[in-house]
Amino acid sequence: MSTASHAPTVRCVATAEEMHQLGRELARLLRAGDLVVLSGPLGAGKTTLTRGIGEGLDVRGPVTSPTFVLARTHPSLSGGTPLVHVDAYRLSSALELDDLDIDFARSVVVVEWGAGMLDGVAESWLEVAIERPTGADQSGDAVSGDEADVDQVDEPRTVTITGFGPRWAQGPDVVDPA
Ligand SMILES: Nc1ncnc2c1ncn2[C@@H]1O[C@H](COP(=O)(O)OP(=O)(O)OP(=O)(O)O)[C@@H](O)[C@H]1O
Ligand SMILES: [Mg+2]
Repeated sequence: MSTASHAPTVRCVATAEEMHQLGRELARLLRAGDLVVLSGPLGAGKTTLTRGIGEGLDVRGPVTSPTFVLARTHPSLSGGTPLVHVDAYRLSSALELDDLDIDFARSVVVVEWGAGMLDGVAESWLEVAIERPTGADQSGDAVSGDEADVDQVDEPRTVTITGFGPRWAQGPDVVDPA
């Protein structure tokens, strides 16, 4: 299997709304057969991004965390491609992902927590890694008591999008909206 990666696209996303918008942009690159793998810690913004993808694909919502469902199919509202939203948090192997009987060829499949679980499942995929920068907190004294009260949940995320396999040979270029 070819797992060649191409130059990643890196984005800084400061708000949940921008994450949502990035999902909408990403959707414009996606078509049936595409697989998107989201990685990032709890609360990173994976579902927020997926919600944007769902909106961009014009599928029936709401796109919510599928934690208790493993995989949820959102049909298109306009005769287009359905979105299959998978939460692989409780899956431990590609074999279990295979067990979900997902129609990969006819859907756009977005997998939260799917990193490292795709061997043999797909030839190409887009990996979206969401990180919450933590460096600022380490400066200790530089953060005053007041600043420390700022809600860390809203801190910017770094989003790195990398294409793997022949489908993304040109790279995952996400164009800024005009
Ligand atoms: N820049 C940002 N990007 C994404 N979400 C953000 C951002 N800033 C704040 N949030 C908020 O973070 C919270 C967690 O988002 P979300 O549920 O999308 O994360 P998640 O990665 O899917 O979490 P889980 O690991 O539980 O599946 C939401 O309330 C969201 O609004
Ligand atoms: Mg989630």
